[in-house]
This record gives sequence, C-alpha cells and structure tokens, in this order.
Amino acid sequence: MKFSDNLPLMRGLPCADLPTEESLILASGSPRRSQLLTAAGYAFTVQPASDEAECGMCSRETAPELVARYAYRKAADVAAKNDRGLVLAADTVASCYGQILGKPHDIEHAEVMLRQLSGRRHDVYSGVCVWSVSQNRCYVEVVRTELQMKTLSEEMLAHYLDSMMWEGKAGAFGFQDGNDWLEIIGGGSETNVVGLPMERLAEIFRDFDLLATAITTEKD
Ligand SMILES: Cc1cn([C@H]2C[C@H](O)[C@@H](COP(=O)(O)OP(=O)(O)OP(=O)(O)O)O2)c(=O)[nH]c1=O
Repeated sequence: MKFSDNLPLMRGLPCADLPTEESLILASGSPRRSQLLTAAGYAFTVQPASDEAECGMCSRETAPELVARYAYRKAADVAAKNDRGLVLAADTVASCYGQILGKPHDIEHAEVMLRQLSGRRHDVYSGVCVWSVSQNRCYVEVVRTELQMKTLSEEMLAHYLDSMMWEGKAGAFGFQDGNDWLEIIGGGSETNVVGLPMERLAEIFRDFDLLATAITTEKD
C-alpha cells in the first residue's frame, strides 16, 4: 500500500528536534510508520523488532494496556541490540465494545472484523515508546482516536476484501485507503489511526527529558 501525497493526513506533519544526539531507529516493519516519519522529515533507520516482542495476550488486559506493553517490548527488543540510538516503537489496535481487534490472520478473519465494525463507533489505540539507549531511559504513552464506520453494504465489503488492502492492518481496515468509510469523532489524530500519532510524537521528543524515566526491569 502506498500513501497518496494528496491524502491530507500526509501533509504538514510536525517534525521536532530529537532529544538526544543519538540517531533515530524505527523499531517497526510497518510501511505506514516509515511513510509517516519520512513525510514529516525525520531521518531514521529501520530495525523491526523480533516477532516474539509482540506475543503473549493477557485475557484481562485492555486495549490501551496491550498497546503500551507491546510498544515497550518492541522498543526493548531493538534497544538491546544497539549500543546507541533513540529507539521508536509503536503498536496499534482497534477496540470495539471491549473487543480488541489486531491484524487479521486471513480473509475470513478480516470479514468478521469488518462486519463487527460496520456502522459502529470504535476506538483506535496506538502505544508509542521512545527509548534512549545511551541514557537508559524511556517513555511510553497511548493515544486514542474515536471513529465511526459507515454501515457497509455487501458489495462494499466484498470489494474491499477482494482488494486485500486489509492485510497487515489492525481492525482489517485502513483509514488511509481512501474509502471515506471512517469519520473521526472529536478531532482526534488521523496519523494515530494509521500507526503513529505524529503530533504527539513531536511533543514527546520535545519534552523527553521531563517525561522519560530510568529503565529498571523488563515489563511483561
Ligand atoms: C487502524 C489502522 C491500522 N493500520 C496499521 C498500522 C500498523 O502497521 C498495523 C497494526 O499492527 P502493529 O502490530 O501495530 O504494527 P506492524 O505489525 O505493522 O509493525 P511492527 O509490529 O513491526 O511495528 O495496522 C493502518 O495502516 N491503518 C489503519 O487504519
């Protein structure tokens, strides 16, 4: 999936100075996150976290707790492999009436998710972790965006499922896919839905010295 430069969410993204002299490392294989950082003007390298960083579901965990934990684990995984670097990791899920919707396993799973979201309000949560390897300090935050999805006709559903655009996207739908199916409620962040809350990220970089805390033990 390629973003169109014409999509409003890719224009005018804020870019802040980094809080340390370290180079920025994006601990993510998500093409959306790379595109957002590039569009904002950040220089960075990509080192996706290993798959094990994103495993282990806890049945009582809420969506914000889950994305915070996964963002932390992905950052920790990549930080452990580097002597220096400002590591940025994130995790995104949709949440609808208490049910957490991650990336669909296959087309049947995508269909179940889309039928669940059709006509409903839901939230997208992105957890973000910024980790300074040289300072051994990090900061984790979760950003929520509330959305309303249109009621999908059978034809809309079948067409989108056939397009395979749902692949690798939490909740089986891409806000950026240009279908006009989703409306953001209350002025929340569009880029947060696509995987990185760029407005808040710039503030986190700016205020990192105040926000970050020392890393002591690995959070499970
Ligand atoms: C809700 C939504 C999610 N997404 C994407 C962002 C993320 O790439 C993906 C959620 O999966 P994640 O597990 O957050 O990220 P990832 O597996 O793509 O990459 P990594 O773990 O290496 O960081 O869903 C969209 O592209 N559009 C959307 O509207």
